Amino acid sequence: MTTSIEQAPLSADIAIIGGSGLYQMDALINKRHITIDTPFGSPSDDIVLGELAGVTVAFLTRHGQGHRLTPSEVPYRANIYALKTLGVRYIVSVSAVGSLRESLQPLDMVIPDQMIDMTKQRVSTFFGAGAVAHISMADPLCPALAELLTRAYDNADVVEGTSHSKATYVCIEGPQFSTRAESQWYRQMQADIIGMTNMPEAKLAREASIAYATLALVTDFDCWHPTEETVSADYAIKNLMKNADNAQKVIKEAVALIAAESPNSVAHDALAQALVTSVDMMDDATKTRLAALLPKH
Ligand SMILES: CSC[C@H]1O[C@H](OP(=O)(O)O)[C@H](O)[C@@H]1O
Ligand SMILES: Nc1ncnc2[nH]cnc12
Repeated sequence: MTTSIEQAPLSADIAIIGGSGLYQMDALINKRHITIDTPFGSPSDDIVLGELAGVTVAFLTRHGQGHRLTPSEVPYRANIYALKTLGVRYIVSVSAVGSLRESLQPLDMVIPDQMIDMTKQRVSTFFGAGAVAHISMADPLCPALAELLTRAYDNADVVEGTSHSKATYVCIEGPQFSTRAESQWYRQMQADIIGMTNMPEAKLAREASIAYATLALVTDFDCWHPTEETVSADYAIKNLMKNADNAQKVIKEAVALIAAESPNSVAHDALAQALVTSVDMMDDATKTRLAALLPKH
């Protein structure tokens, strides 16, 4: 790992991954930009370390400054690995989503508890090349962190919309939005919200033993709805801009709660239960590549 500044320690327990519309956290103070290289390439952008609610947090913009990376181009493995090297144990992902339900309205926030992965062309594991792990994804979003996000929403002074929990996020490849037939099919699959980025992000976070939960900002009704406007990037972004301030209020409350409670997560010892290959049997290149992830002996 190389960093652009030589200050120590460069570490944070909590990270925020900002999606569409959240390219910086206005309330972060004492900021330091760090450039991290990983065995899986460079992250989407520099990671910004700063203080929020008196706590050091790492902020990473998922699509890079200026929103230059499509959902398929986001370097998910490098992003998660870079956060792991900083010591991150909790990730709050912030994402724009379409609603697949009448009850989930634009400007509402949703804290999902389930996911369906419909992506087609993304590398979704750190493993391979002589190292095998089969991680449990039964509960892909950390239940403890998701519950905490719900309380954070209640503590925050959110002026528009309401919050919803226990929803299913379907992740499509994109960058195109869905067809009407697909949108109806996802509804039949019991998906509630639709996005393009949270897989394989959630899988990789679990492989890295990091608790991961999502604050999903509803921007549109996708294209299934008989009367509401069909989604377009322009329409989604207009609603996102209205919601970005509210999202930052919730994040600030969440950071304070995580720091106060350090919730136990199913994710924190996930790899210990999932690694099939003994570390002694891995070759040196594989051990070096996975160094930040493997259990310390
Ligand atoms: C601009 S709307 C479509 C775009 O927004 C979502 O990204 P993110 O999860 O990073 O907020 C969606 O997945 C698409 O990438
Ligand atoms: N309708 C939609 N489909 C996929 N990703 C989205 N992000 C925001 N709205 C979306």
